Amino acid sequence: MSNPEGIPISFLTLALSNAFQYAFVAWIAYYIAVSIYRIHFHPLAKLPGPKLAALTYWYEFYYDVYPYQFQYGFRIKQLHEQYGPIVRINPRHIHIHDHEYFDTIYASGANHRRDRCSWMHHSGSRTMAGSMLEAMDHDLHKSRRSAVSNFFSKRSVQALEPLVLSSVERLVQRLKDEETVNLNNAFAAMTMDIISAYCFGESMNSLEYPQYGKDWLEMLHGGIQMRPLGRQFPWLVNTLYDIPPNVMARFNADMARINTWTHQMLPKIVRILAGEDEKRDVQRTVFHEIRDGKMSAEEKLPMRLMGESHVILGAGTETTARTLAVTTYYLMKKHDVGEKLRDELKTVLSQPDSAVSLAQLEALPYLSAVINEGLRVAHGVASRQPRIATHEDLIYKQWTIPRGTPVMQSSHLLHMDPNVFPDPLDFQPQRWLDNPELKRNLFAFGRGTRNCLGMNLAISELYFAIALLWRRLDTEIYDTVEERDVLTTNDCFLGMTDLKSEGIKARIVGVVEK
Ligand code: HEM
Repeated sequence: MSNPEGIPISFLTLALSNAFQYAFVAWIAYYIAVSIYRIHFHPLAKLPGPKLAALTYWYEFYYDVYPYQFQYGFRIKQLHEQYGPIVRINPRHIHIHDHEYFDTIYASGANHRRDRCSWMHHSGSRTMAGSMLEAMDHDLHKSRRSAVSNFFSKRSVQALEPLVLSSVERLVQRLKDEETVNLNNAFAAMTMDIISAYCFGESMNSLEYPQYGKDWLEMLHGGIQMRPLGRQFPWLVNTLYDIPPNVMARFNADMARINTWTHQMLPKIVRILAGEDEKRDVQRTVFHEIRDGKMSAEEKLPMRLMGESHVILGAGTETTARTLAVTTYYLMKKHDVGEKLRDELKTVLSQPDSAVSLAQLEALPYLSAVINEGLRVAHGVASRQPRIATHEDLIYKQWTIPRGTPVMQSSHLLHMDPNVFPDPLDFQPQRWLDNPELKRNLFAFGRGTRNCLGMNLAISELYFAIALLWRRLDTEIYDTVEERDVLTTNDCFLGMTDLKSEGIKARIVGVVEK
């Protein structure tokens, strides 16, 4: 038999099968060459670590994606126990576990340019690419961040006190009528309402939803759990982000919600950029700030700003909510800590509903210690945070790490290090008072030029919410298992509990009368 050109089919089949065989052999030869290079000749070849991790990214895949999920952070801890404070954790990445070396990796200043790592962030999705978090390049990040940093400065956040206070008040008011509450959902509603009102001039009003911020949390958790997969298959995850919500809804409800959210935001941003909202007496938002700033026209495109809004709303909701829920859990669990805090709060809140300012609360030593300890054990961002020193080699002990290498530490490892925080699983605010130097080792908000943009806002929310809730309500732990609902057992960039956990719950025992 032959095809229309007269070439016998058997000859074509043979030629094709030969081509596949050659391609397969070439592919194997390529991987053998790459493997030999990675193990023996790569600039990182002499650094300690398992050979398999140096050889292939599938090692990381094995712990983070399949058959395990979100476990590589914990495996890295074991690797440090085996290999020491510096480990090559994949063909390109160096992980260091040494609290003395933080300031070098995360250094700031003109001589210390630091890029982010595109592999870690699987950068490139159309909808996310515009954010400062996705700006891998040092200069690009700097320009994106400085366009909005005033908006999140200490002074701007001070002006925001009435907004934070009214949201906390609304939450406490609603809790007075509840028998039990899911604290993660309740605090997520509060943080989402604050950040959305601040950034868009319009609150999401989640504090009025029957299940508070449950939907937001499910959506954010769904999105964040894609990250390890996105590292291995960026094209897959980035394509998913860009699929229209009605199509996505057939496959994955959380991803569909993320995409819906994206599509709802865009028109709001377009209106602000076009100056259409000026006709109304609107509150100035982060987008007004960018619109009126000095950035290039390209940096002011609506799609870019939408990426920025994704990151700000996402980052501004879950981390603070989890920190608040975990801190409240330990206040309920450790009665001596809870009592001591309430006694101190009475010094500025003589009556449960007395007025108080952030400055007054920040001056309370025990409350500050409770908040530091909450930040330490909640692991808002748990994961490794790579930085690439582009213009200098980094020297760690006898090792030279060539410029261009992603180097990182993980807050989870540091915050659970018994040499730095003895008995690390125990919630002990007193440790911050006994040793004020400890503050240097609090890495919850990161360090350097790319540290948390929303730190001042988060701190304001933490102080007001803990103080008012604890001064006004009596609560007790309800239907919560510490190992399942509180402890960080999954590293999805955000620290996460058992994936089956519904969250931390409390029973509202009563209202504090005086
Ligand atoms: C307890 C609460 C919070 C914690 C523990 C936390 C933690 C962090 C950490 C560790 C980073 C650095 C990530 C990295 O190095 O790759 C970060 C970045 C960021 N955070 Fe937060 N955050 C919190 C609350 C907030 C809030 C309320 C906002 C609201 C605006 C926010 C917005 C951001 C943004 C926009 C970035 C990216 C900064 C940049 O790329 O320059 N965060 N956060």
